[in-house]
Amino acid sequence: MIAITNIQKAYNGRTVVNIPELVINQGETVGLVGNNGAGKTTLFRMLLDLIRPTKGEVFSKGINVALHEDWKAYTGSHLDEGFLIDYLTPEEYFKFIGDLQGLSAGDLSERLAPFLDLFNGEILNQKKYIRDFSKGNQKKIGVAAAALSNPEILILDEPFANLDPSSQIRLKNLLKGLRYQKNMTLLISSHDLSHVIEVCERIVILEKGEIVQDMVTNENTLQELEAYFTV
Ligand SMILES: Nc1ncnc2c1ncn2[C@@H]1O[C@H](COP(=O)(O)OP(=O)(O)OP(=O)(O)O)[C@@H](O)[C@H]1O
Repeated sequence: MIAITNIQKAYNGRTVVNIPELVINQGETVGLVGNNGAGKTTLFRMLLDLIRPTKGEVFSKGINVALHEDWKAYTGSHLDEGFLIDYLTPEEYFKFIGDLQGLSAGDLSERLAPFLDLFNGEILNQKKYIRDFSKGNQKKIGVAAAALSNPEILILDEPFANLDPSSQIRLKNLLKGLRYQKNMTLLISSHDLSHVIEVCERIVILEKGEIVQDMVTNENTLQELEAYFTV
């Protein structure tokens, strides 16, 4: 589904991402973990052609993401609040995204229904612009918008950050639903080791821009990760 070959990103001569090869297969759920500055967001930005690699290429279903646009139709993403249109209300924003995808009002309500628990009565009908929502609620709006089109691949940067514990659990269950019911390919970064291993069947550890471990999740993974990150 996604293949990275010899990708490198450098800023001012300092290499911040250096990945010789990474292949993510269709339907796989991959958790990207790593300390602050490890290069997770930079990698996601390159996957989404928001920044260009200094060297190397990213392919989505064999399409070079820097040369074509087709992959955008089946790729959903939310990296940060910059993805939102903050002078719209959430309803206006969801309608805008729905219109782009050719969704009717009925389709839109149906697609939003699984998110209502996560929204916790604080997102819809608030008569408030997105910019006036809390960081956590902005995150919920962004994640829902990214998933609205039922994309084949969903890329989320730290989806659990800024969410209260109940919301984290609801989001975790929602992402598991996308994995099992829709067979969505999921790529999420997280500092929350226990949530990420519950959602993802594969964990990739990034350290100083390099993949240092790529493991299949099992009952020992949390312990292994905790041991890895204990310094
Ligand atoms: N535009 C930029 N100019 C210079 N350096 C940058 C730029 N963007 C990212 N970097 C650097 O690249 C490195 C990787 O940053 P990145 O944001 O990808 O890490 P991360 O793993 O997402 O970190 P975090 O967990 O803190 O969000 C950091 O050292 C960062 O300072």
